[in-house]
Amino acid sequence: MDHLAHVSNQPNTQPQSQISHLALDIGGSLIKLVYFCRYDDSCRDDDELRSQNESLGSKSDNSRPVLGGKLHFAKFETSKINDCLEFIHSMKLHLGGGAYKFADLFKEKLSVIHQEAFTYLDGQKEFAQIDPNDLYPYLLVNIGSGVSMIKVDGDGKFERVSGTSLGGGTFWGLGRLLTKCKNFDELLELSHQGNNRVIDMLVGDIYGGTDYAKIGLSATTIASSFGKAISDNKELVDYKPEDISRSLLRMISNNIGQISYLNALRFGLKRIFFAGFFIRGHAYTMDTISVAVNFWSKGEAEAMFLRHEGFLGALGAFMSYEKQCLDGLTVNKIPQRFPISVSSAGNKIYCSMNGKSNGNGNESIECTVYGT
Ligand SMILES: Nc1ncnc2c1ncn2[C@@H]1O[C@H](COP(=O)(O)OP(=O)(O)OP(=O)(O)O)[C@@H](O)[C@H]1O
Ligand SMILES: CC(C)(CO)[C@@H](O)C(=O)NCCC(=O)O
Repeated sequence: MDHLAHVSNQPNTQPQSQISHLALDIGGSLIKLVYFCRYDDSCRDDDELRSQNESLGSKSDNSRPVLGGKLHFAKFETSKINDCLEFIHSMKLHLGGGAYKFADLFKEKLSVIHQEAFTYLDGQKEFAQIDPNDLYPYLLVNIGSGVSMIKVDGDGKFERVSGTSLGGGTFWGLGRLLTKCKNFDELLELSHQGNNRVIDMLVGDIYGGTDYAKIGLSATTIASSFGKAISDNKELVDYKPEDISRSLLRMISNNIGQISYLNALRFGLKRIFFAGFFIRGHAYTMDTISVAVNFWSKGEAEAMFLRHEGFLGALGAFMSYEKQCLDGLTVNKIPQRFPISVSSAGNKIYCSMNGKSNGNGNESIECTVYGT
């Protein structure tokens, strides 16, 4: 998460696109893009939307304008920044209008996204219903190329308290060199089939296959990541790429889980949110981090993951547009013809889990906004 930028769409004389809001987060590995794309016919009164709102208990009013559209999430490798610029150009994201009109809405109303945070234990994803009054303080661990740990005490009240250079870039960089994988997802996929015990030195390897009960370590605990590679008379080619990938993923995830826990302990924080594109919703990564946090904290602290893990920086930039007009906008639910739903309760946006994703980390969320 490095360079955050808002691209505010100025009114212009060229043909207007329906893209009204765009934010970029240019990181060490990836560029993340969040943009809101209005439907062509979005500025209208829509009976279908209204009746659905009524069925949800929202007030309807025939005079209110409707802004319907999609919130899109896209990413590009930072080394391919030209592809990103080409995309922005081809989609006419740099044109368009309406940014000011709805700026406030995005800033104020997108602050709570329903079904965003979840725990992951024993292969089970469980969405958390977090009471906004009981959200702070927490530790946010952003696992990008490197790792930043941020203590968040309130809305806009935060401090970077720690970090480590052993992050997603380390996993991808070392993995690329050691396995010859050509892309990150391939490396992650490989780890599924791997066995880290081939390369990692376990407590049992040191203590004749038994637990080291005296100091509370089981035989299967990793004593030394990659430790077996020193004692074997083996070369790199003698190891399977999948085992290397598995050990590497375990090493990085464990280390981050442990440092995160130590920082949570340092400030008495019970909740740790993990974000950043390293996670990629990957079961083994989340499991390793959760187990590490649970193990070190003896069950006291909880690891939580975020559905839009890699887009936090871009979303933050998206929501920090300058305060403009239209203070009284409220957000309403989306028609059922759309695959994803966003509904209102109070004045926050709530999104369901059924995001339209291309499996590539890119996704879109449909939403509809009523002016008041
Ligand atoms: N398609 C991909 N290409 C490259 N890396 C990927 C990909 N998907 C996931 N990753 C992982 O995500 C990491 C980058 O995550 P993210 O985009 O959150 O951080 P960043 O903003 O680039 O980094 P930083 O904040 O440290 O500058 C990579 O180092 C890699 O581990
Ligand atoms: C340098 C940043 C903040 C860039 O987002 C990130 O990659 C990071 O937190 N790296 C770890 C630096 C450290 O604390 O050792």
